[in-house]
Amino acid sequence: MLGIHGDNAPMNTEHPAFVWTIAGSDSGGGAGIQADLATIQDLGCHGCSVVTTVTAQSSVAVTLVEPVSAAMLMAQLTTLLSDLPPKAIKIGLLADQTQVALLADWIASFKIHYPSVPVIVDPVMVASCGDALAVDNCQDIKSAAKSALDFKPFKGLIELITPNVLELGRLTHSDVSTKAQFAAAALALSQSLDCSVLAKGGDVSFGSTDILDDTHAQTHDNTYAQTQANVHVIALDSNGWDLELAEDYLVCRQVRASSKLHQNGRFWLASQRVNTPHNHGSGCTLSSAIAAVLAQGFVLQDAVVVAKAYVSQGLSAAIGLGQGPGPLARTGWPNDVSRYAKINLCDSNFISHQLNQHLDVGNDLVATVLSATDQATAQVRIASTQPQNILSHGFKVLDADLGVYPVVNDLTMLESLLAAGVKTLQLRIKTDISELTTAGLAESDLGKSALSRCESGKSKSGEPELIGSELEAQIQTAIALGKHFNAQLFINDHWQLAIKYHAFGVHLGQEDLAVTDLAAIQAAGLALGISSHSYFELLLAHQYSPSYIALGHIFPTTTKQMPSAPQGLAKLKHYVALLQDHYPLVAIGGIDLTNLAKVKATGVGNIAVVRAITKAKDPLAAFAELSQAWEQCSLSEELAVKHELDAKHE
Ligand SMILES: Cc1ncc(COP(=O)(O)OP(=O)(O)O)c(N)n1
Ligand SMILES: Cc1ncsc1CCOP(=O)(O)O
Ligand SMILES: [Mg+2]
Repeated sequence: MLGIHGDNAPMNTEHPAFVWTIAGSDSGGGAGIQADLATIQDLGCHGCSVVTTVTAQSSVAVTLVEPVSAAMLMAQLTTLLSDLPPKAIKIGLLADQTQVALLADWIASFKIHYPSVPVIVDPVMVASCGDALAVDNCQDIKSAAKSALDFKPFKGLIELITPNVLELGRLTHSDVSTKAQFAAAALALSQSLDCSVLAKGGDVSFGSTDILDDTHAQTHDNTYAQTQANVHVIALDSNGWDLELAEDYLVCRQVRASSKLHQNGRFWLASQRVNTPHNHGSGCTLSSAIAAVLAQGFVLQDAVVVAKAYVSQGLSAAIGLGQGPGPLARTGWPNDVSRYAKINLCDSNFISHQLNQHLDVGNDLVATVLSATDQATAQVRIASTQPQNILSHGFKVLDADLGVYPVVNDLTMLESLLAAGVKTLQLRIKTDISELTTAGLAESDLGKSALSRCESGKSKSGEPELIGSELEAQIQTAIALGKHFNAQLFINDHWQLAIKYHAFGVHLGQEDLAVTDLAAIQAAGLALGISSHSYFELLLAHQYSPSYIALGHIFPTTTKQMPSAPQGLAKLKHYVALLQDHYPLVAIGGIDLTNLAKVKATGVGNIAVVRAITKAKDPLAAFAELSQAWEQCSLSEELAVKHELDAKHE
C-alpha cells in the first residue's frame, strides 16, 4: 500500500530534496499548503502537497472548511510515495480526529521503511484572522475552536511539534500565561508525545490569557479589524516575557546526528520582535522551513534557528495584500546573522543540579514529590533566572590570518614548524585517555606515558602530580617557543596554563565553554578560538565574540572520535556565508592536498590540519606544499573573478 523503497539510497545532491506538506489549502495564498510550497522552494527543495482540507479563506475571514475524503487523503499519500519519496514531511492543518488517526496510522507504516525521515507537526487550530480551522465535525466552528484535536496518536512517530501559545495551552490543558508555565507546558508536551517541541512565543504580545478563551473564537464573518478590537493587550513582562523579543522555547528529545551536548537540551531562542500585522502564514512558514532545512541534512536545532531567522526576515519584508494580515515575504536562505536568535541554554544537567540544590533533596525524591509539570516549572524558573556568561565585548583580534593552521601534539614537531617560519600553530595535548584514539596514544609522549600507566594498572587519577607537571612543563615550553618565534600559538583545552604562561591564545570546544572562566581568558588578553559543528553551535560561539571560529569536522577524520556527523562542503558554504564578514573562520577535519581546493571554493579563509602534517613523511615539506596550494587556490579564484569582470566590460 505504501509503495515503499526504503531510504538507504544516497541523496542525489544534483537534485533538490523532496519535502512534503500535508496540510490545508488557503485560498488566499498566504498560509497553508500555498505558504508551505513557496517556502520549500525558496529554501532550495522541491515541494509536494497532500491536501487535507480545503478552506474558503481570505486575509480577513474563513467562511468554509471542508476536509477531503479519507480515500483522497490516502490516494495522495500513496501516489506520491511511489515516485517522490520525501526527505522530510511537514504536517499542518488536520480537519478532524479522523484525519489525525488516518495519518498517524500511515506515518507509523511509513516510518518502518523510512525511519530517518523527519516528520514535523504544526498543530494548526486558528487562522491568523482569528477564525477556527480544525473542526471536529464541521458544524460548530465556535466550540471546536476551544477544543483541541488529540495529537496522542502521533506519539513516538514525529520528530517535532510546533505549537504557538494558544495551541500549547490547549494541547496541555494548562494555563500558559507566564513564561515559566509556557516552558513547563512545552516540556510536558515533549514528554507526552515523545518528541521535540518548539513552543512559539511570538504571539504572546498580542494578548493575555484571554487568547486562551475567547479572542480567536470568532464567527465566520469576523474581520481583521474586529479581531484587533477584541484583543486585550496587557503588559506581558509581568509574566516574564520581553515585549521587544519573539521568544521561543525549544525542548530537544534525542536529536539525531546532533552533538551529545545539545541532544536533549532545552533552549530559549530570542529574536528581535518584528512588529507587523502582516504575519499571515508565519506558523506554516516556520514549520515548512524547518522541514526544508532538515531535508538538506541539517540537525534539528539548526533547522529551527535557520527557519526562525527565515520567518524573521520574511516578516520584516512583508507587505499587506488584502485587507487583513498579509503574507510573509519570501526572502531566501537567511545569511544575515542579526536575524538569527540569541540562544539561552537551559542545560538539563545544570538544571537538575540547581534543582537539587534549590529543593535540598535528591533526584528520586524530587521525581516522586513533584508532578512532571511542577518539576518542569521549577526547573524552568531556576534556569531562566541564571545569568548567561555572555561577554559584551569580544576577545583579542588575531595579529595575522591563520592560513594553514597546523594542530600538533608534540614539542619537537612544534619547534621545527616554528623554526621553519610557521606563524600560527596549536598545541593539542590530550591527557584524558578516553579522548585519545589508539593512534594518538601511540604517537604522543603524554599519550605513551598515559598508556603505560594504564597498562601497569595505575589509574591516571592515582598520579595527578606527574601528569600535571609533565603537561605543565610541555605547555610552558611551547608557549616560550611560540613567543620566541613570534607566532600565534594556541593551547587547546588547558586554559589555566595558557593564562599562567601568557600564551597567545586558547582553543576551546563547546563542551568546555560552560566550565571555563572566559572572563579570565579575556582579562588576561588571550585570543580565543571556539569549535563548532552546526549552525546552532556557530551561533553559540558567536555569542562569545571569539577571535576565530572553527567549523568541523568537514570530512571524516581518524584523529578524533567525533560526536557529530561530518559537515561536508555544502554546509560549510552556508556557515561561511553567515559569518565570514564577522570572524576569521577555519575549516577542520579530514583536510589535505586532495580536497583543499574544494574547501577553498566554499569561501572559508583558513584550514586547520592534523594528519596532513603530522603523518606526512616530511611535515615541513607538507606544510609548505599545503600553504602553497592554499595560496594558489586564492590566486586562481582571484584570477577567475578578474576574468569575469573583464568579460563584463568587454
Ligand atoms: C582549529 C581547531 N578546531 C577545532 C578543534 C577541536 O577542538 P575541541 O572541540 O575542543 O576538541 P579537541 O581538540 O579538544 O578534541 C581544534 N582543536 N582546533
Ligand atoms: C580536533 C578535531 N576537531 C574537529 S576535526 C579534528 C581533527 C582533525 O584532524 P585531521 O586533520 O587529521 O582530520
Ligand atoms: Mg578541546
